[in-house]
Amino acid sequence: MMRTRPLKVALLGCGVVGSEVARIMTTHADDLAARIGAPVELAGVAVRRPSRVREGIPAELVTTDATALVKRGDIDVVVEVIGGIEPARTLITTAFAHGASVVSANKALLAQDGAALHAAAEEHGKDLYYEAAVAGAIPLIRPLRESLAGDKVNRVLGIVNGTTNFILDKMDSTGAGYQEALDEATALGYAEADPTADVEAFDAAAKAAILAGIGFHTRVRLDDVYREGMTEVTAADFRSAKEMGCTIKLLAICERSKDGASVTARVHPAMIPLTHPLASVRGAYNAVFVESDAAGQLMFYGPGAGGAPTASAVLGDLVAVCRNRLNGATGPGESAYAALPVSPMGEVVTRYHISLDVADKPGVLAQVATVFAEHGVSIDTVRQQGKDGEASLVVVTHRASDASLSGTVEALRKLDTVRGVASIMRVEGE
Ligand SMILES: NC(=O)C1=CN([C@@H]2O[C@H](COP(=O)(O)OP(=O)(O)OC[C@H]3O[C@@H](n4cnc5c(N)ncnc54)[C@H](O)[C@@H]3O)[C@@H](O)[C@H]2O)C=CC1
Ligand SMILES: N[C@@H](CC=O)C(=O)O
Ligand code: NA
Repeated sequence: MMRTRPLKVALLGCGVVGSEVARIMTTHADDLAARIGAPVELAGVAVRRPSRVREGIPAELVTTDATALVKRGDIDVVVEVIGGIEPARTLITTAFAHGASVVSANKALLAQDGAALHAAAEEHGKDLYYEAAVAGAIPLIRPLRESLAGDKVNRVLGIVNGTTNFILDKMDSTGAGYQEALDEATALGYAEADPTADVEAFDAAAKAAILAGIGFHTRVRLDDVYREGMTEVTAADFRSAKEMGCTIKLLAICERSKDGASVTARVHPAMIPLTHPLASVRGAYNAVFVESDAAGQLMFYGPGAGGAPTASAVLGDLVAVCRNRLNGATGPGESAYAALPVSPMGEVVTRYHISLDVADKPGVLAQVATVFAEHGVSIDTVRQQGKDGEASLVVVTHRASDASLSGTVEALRKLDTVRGVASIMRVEGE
């Protein structure tokens, strides 16, 4: 039976995502009410620039005082789509203290302070949902937290940042320049307010922390995630990748160790074979593989960024939280009981593609090969191209630890015959 008293929603932030949340709440109001069992009312919208015209949002709902809005006491659900650490963090904890549950898309905040936010939600008996925080529209948090709660997740690997996938795709398929592609991604509403978060992979690292935390029932914070951005990926890297039958993607990889006693989480550009399903993920789409004991390999694919896709995930959470509210219940909170240690990057084992500028003279190849052997890094293939006394040497290794590879590169740099290390890229997905 439909309850007549509406559930009241406070929207914090009305930018790319917030404006789409408001639009869907208005246009789908009847369906949402039917699915929840009570009408949902937009009770207030906190913004920074009140003079901006916001189609479909009555002016009397707009306020610049987000704190007063979350303190009202009659708000059932606060939807936080402001982004950043503060004031979002204080607004969320204030909302819990004043009786509201929270839906957020804020991966930066969750990766930094997720534990404290979950604790605050639990203390006040409220929900904290954040499906939109990882991989936009793709249902991933809920499947990991609920559908796979009976299985053992061993690996989560995928593309979790739409902006950088858009840029890399453009660079690869059209030869577009980095800045041109980034400007387009920003105009399309994919990039973070400060796109450094995207291109330097802070955003992907935050998402990796959240996925590892939920997947491995272990607290993983942003600082635990090894991070390399994609600003140094060049057209030459794409050419090298093509020669190997690969392309380049920014990947997030979270793994349980073989003995199950620890986990690792990392984000970095990597070469992947063109035959791998991740190679054909285009534009701002994301795709994530989850590997678990019983289920085997699952793939989640869809739009990873943009106003409407992200709002879809926010609305899904809003419906779930409203249903919980009507039932006097809460959904699952944080599960960090396994408390596994997060191992350093040095322990990660993978393959590497290394491009060296060397002197083109007899014995160089043998010298280089000796350095690899001395560090226990086995070479799979070597390709040499010489020109005017200089040469480029491309080495692809078998699987080796990151620590061994770093030691190898350090020693290579000290060789007189090695003029420079042009690029080092991990090779994944084989
Ligand atoms: N745009 C996207 O594709 C996705 C965004 N997200 C996350 O959603 C959140 C929002 O992102 P966007 O909508 O893209 O950003 P945005 O920058 O377009 O919107 C944020 C809005 O919040 C407003 N704001 C800032 N401080 C405020 C305050 N103190 N009170 C009221 N309003 C304030 C800003 O003026 C802006 O309009 C972020 O956490 C972002 O990481 C998550 C998934 C995808
Ligand atoms: N800036 C992010 C937005 C979604 O999380 C991205 O590009 O993926
Ligand atoms: Na999602």
